[in-house]
Amino acid sequence: MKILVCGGAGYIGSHMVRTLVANGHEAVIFDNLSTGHPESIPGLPLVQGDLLDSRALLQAFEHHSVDAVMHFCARSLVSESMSEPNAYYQNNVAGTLNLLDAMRRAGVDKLVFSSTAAIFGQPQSDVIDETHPTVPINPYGASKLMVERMLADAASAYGLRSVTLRYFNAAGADPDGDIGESHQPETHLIPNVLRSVLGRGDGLKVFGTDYPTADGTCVRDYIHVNDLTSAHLCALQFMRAHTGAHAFNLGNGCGFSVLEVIESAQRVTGARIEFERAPRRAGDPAVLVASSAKAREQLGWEPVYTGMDEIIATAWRWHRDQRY
Ligand SMILES: NC(=O)c1ccc[n+]([C@@H]2O[C@H](COP(=O)([O-])OP(=O)(O)OC[C@H]3O[C@@H](n4cnc5c(N)ncnc54)[C@H](O)[C@@H]3O)[C@@H](O)[C@H]2O)c1
Ligand SMILES: O=c1ccn([C@@H]2O[C@H](COP(=O)(O)OP(=O)(O)O[C@H]3O[C@H](CO)[C@@H](O)[C@H](O)[C@H]3O)[C@@H](O)[C@H]2O)c(=O)[nH]1
Repeated sequence: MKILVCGGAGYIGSHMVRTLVANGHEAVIFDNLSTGHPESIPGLPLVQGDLLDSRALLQAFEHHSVDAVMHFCARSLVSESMSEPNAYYQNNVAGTLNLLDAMRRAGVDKLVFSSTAAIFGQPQSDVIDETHPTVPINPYGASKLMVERMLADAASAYGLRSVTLRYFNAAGADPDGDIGESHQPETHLIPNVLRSVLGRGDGLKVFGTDYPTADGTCVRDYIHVNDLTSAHLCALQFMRAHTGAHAFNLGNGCGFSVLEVIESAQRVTGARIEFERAPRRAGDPAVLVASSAKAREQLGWEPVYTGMDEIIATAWRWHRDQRY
């Protein structure tokens, strides 16, 4: 298949492009490079454009006859969304609306959408499955939930087929070590932990040590980026046989606290990692752990990277020799 990968120069999108090509598909990347890196998609077709620019989108569909779209574009920082909500609704909601319009005009009827655990808000159960109430506590999560609603409406009104994949915490890098996670500024835990080992950044901070968890720090479900991309391949297959809008939670089903992540990074790097205890970060729920039983059963998806050390080892390989 030929796939338009919106946000394909970003962290997860660039891994997706690699997986598509490795599996015999063709990828065209649409990206405004606001947080993406052209170095992560060398030699591949890149349309540099913005989802908010309807004309650029329409042209992309005119020039490239694609079978489906994968949509990774977003502003995606929880704390930034608390201080700049309008920017989040504009990019994530209005931008996606433009994309849906352009797809409709071009007659492309299959979409895989990147959603997030942040749509659920404060967890009301130990593990979060698809029946969990969706009550986001930050504008980032709210913007993604709005898109999920738009996709359900587009399915009934226009026959759009979609699979929404709600990632928990994406982590790790391709084992080859030549693409990986690189955000500026970097706010994510694992890159910050590894950067601190390399003496980069302003020193590692642990945000919140008074959460109602075993060691007082936030617990998250870290899922390897290549396990996310394999789920997208399953989603493409799924849409061949299923109409409608479908949503799946993607995680390992296992929570790790911030301190456990630091301990794992110490084992992998062999370094002693110093950190400062800092106040809680706005918008962070205490615990987010996924049940991915539905994805396993209905998509036939099986994550390969289940251990934290194994995931961090792939990220470490990238960070030691970071190329962009
Ligand atoms: N990283 C995570 O842990 C995580 C977890 C849950 C969900 N997600 C979602 O997965 C997706 C990818 O996340 P990521 O970590 O790879 O982010 P990223 O910032 O690395 O990638 C996003 C890409 O989209 C591009 N982009 C953003 N807005 C655009 C626009 N208006 N027009 C064109 N291009 C645009 C950026 O330049 C970038 O290349 C996002 O939708 C994010 O919300 C990420
Ligand atoms: O330098 C740091 C960075 C993070 N944290 C903590 O580590 C945990 C994980 O934070 P981070 O890596 O920033 O991820 P999240 O804020 O959990 O958000 C990620 O995971 C969400 C789903 O769970 C996605 O929606 C988001 O897009 C994605 O960024 C949180 O408790 C943070 O407070 C620190 O203590 N120090």
